Amino acid sequence: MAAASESVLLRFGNEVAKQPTLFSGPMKSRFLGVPVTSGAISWAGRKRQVDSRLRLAGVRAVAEAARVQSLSGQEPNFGMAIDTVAEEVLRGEGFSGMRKTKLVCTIGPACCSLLELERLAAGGMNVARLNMCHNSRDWHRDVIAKIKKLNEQKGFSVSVMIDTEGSQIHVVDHGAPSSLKAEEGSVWVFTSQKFEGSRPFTVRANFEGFSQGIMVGDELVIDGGMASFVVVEKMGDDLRCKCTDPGLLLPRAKMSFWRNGKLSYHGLPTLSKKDWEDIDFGVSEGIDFIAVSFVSDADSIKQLKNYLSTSSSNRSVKVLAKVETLESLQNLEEIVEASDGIMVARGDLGVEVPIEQIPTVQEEITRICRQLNKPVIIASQLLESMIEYPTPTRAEVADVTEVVRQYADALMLSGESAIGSNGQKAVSVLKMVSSRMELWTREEHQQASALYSYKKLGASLADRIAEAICNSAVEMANNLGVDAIFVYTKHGEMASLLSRNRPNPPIFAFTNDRSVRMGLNLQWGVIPVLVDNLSEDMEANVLKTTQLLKTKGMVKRGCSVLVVSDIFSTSATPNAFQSIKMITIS
Ligand SMILES: Nc1ncnc2c1ncn2[C@@H]1O[C@H](COP(=O)(O)OP(=O)(O)OP(=O)(O)O)[C@@H](O)[C@H]1O
Ligand SMILES: CC(=O)C(=O)O
Repeated sequence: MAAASESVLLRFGNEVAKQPTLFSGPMKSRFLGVPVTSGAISWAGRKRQVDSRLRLAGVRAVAEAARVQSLSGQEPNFGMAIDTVAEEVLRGEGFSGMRKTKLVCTIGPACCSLLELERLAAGGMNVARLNMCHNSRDWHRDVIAKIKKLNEQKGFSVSVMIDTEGSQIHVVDHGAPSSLKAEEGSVWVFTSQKFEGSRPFTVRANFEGFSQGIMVGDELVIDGGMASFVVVEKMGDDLRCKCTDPGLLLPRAKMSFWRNGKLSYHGLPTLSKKDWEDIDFGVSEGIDFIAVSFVSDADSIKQLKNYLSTSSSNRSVKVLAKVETLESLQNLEEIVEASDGIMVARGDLGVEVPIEQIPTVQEEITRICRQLNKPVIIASQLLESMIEYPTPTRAEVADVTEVVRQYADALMLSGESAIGSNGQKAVSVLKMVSSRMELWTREEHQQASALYSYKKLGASLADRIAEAICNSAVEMANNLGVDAIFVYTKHGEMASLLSRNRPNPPIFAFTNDRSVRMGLNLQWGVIPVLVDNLSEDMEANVLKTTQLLKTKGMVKRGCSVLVVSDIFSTSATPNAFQSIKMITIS
């Protein structure tokens, strides 16, 4: 078959079967009936198109709302399911229009109706986060059902994440419906006792043993520095504290105790009884991710993964560790290794880590996650002002830009989508800002830095063959200026390894496993595509998928595609075939 002249087939076992390579001579053939010609399209050729797209972009929630309407009533896909938003972008703008950075939105009262959820999905939400701290299980069940309905009926591919409440000492009542000022020198009682109504200068904590081990002279810090107190007296389990640094007490404000500049640990388990019940609930509702709060070491993650893997229906749920404590920073590498991904929970992290250190800590976590090939979400206060205002501050835009420059996999909205009045606009801003930065890094220094970074990344993972193939594939894809990378993958591993190299072109990951598809939704630059069946015959897979994409108007003449596969042959030879192939669609 002529197409073989365009492939590098790599067989790992006793021998390496060398085929005529990609670079040997003119390429013009038919690939199992699909006309295939040679010739890569340069990146620069698409610049004008993308530029005009970005010029047209903006804060346009109204336009998104109109798009929701037009997406309604679309015919279901047969044979292949690709997210309806990705499909639209492909038809309209081609491969270069695909956004790489993923978007996570926290769902709350402001966006829990079917229409609001549909607008967020149409706007580009890849993962919906449900924080189990808030609201009832019935409320969460209803939201999950709505998201699943939208996926099924409107062709979206939005994954669902639950976020455990975890064990943390916080305020449950401070005697006011909203914030209350603590003046310097004022004396307050902190208690866990329940009482009717509210008492002046009395704050109720959520946890009975909150004062265990606390001594007179210890410092009580509210919300990482919003206000500070010194413990002046212990009265049974209650603490009498004097305000040393005036500030605001907010509902659910976090409380941390310090002695001689060191944090006192409360010793509560990472996963409480309620968390385990929420996990069982989430799994039974078919969620895709569990984000575990207040992880201190790898043990709780291992315990949860073990629990999920021993229960037959739960194998596919991915476990993310939230990095939000000093302890988690001390055990960072083992936590990243043990988990399926990380959330940098900057809100709570800022309670234990001085805020001026958060930017460097964030960059380091992002680097380690990429090194160890785990997706990383950057969360909290990305566009905080948009909870109230329709436009972001310049500083917020700079923060989001920096996250994208650091190549984090995903950006997360919290209150902006959950309780804010501008949730869709906030999604549009994230989309616009990330598209701009992605374009800039590609244009200005991607070639050099990608080459540099993949060499730095190299040889650090367990499957060094797959890692080497993906590193090389991305180098080829960037050097040849291909329009897309197609990867055929049963478990998502190769898609993830390709993503780790942050290639210029988007990665289309074809899989026949629904949970792999939903799990890849967090991975930078990966567009997961569910196909009916992946055969061991790679040429048949390529033919089937490219034909379907062509029929649906999603690929155009002249598109050059680098094809990578990790489909293992079970017959004839025990050796695995992993391949890189170049095709051009005509
Ligand atoms: N399901 C919900 N129901 C009601 N309010 C919610 C819900 N989810 C979020 N919120 C509101 O949105 C705000 C932001 O939510 P988010 O979960 O991101 O932050 P959080 O409450 O500080 O918790 P965490 O520290 O775990 O992130 C919350 O303070 C809460 O007021
Ligand atoms: C997201 C979260 O839990 C935090 O930032 O604390």
